[in-house]
Amino acid sequence: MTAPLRIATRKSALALWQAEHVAALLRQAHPGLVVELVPLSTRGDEILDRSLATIGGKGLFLKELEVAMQEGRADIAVHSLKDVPASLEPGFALSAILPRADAADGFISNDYATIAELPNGARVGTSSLRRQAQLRALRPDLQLLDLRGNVNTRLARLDEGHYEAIILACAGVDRLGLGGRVRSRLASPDWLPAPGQGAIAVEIREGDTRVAELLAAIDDADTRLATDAERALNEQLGGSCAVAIGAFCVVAEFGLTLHALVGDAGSGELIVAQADIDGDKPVELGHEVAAMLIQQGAAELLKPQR
Ligand SMILES: NCc1[nH]cc(CCC(=O)O)c1CC(=O)O
Repeated sequence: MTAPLRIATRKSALALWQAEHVAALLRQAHPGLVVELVPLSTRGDEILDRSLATIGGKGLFLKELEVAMQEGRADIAVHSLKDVPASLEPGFALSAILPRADAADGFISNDYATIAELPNGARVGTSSLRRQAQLRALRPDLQLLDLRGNVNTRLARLDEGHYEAIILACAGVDRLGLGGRVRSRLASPDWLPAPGQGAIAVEIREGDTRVAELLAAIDDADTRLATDAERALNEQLGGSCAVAIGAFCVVAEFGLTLHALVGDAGSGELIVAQADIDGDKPVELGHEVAAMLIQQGAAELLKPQR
């Protein structure tokens, strides 16, 4: 009889779903293992009045979960990979990356089926600079308005009539059983998600070999390759919530294809690049595509505004 494995998680419906999902996969992989959730509140959940882009502060959603692991109140933490900063705090490591759900952003509206259908000057809710830049590029006429909070809060704000449409990650909406609300899935490479979007990551204390061995059973090699490429690109470009970076990597028989963009939320300017690489060299690919973007002038758009 081994000690129970305790999972630190945020308390939003999506975070709890993801932590339960990891718990179920671990119980299935290791019959007899006792897995428990430790739900915690994070700063990222408490600050709802300002956009994350203006607060800055990497790892806003991670800190309290890491403290719980440090103090021995939890053994692992479950995150949406796209909320995990490029470099973790010392003493922590990403152990498992789970198979990816739909990585795309979704267009959600009660009245319109596509971005193209929106009337002139329509109000679209999203605080993501990446989403704003891509919307501006397609439709300079739209009014882009702030929208924060968890998935259910954002859908409720749409339903209250504050916007004609909102953009959310399909993965989150799908996991909550609300996939029917997505009117169009914004497919790559025409529209790019955030690096790591749609993947769930499990963080551990560095060097915790008992826990790392348990997690090896639920790691997905292809998702890890794709997200390693996206995260290497993001890190090379100094990515954060304060700049608009999109990336999506396709894993195929021959190797990897990475699509990426750097945008400007104000003007809708987009700089795009893509490249392929043989075999499993995701970090090299991420660095190559980052260099192509810089070559085309991306550095100018990557200076944080204000
Ligand atoms: N920014 C918050 C966040 N972090 C992860 C997801 C969705 C789940 C995922 O991408 O894996 C969301 C909501 C959203 O962007 O719509």
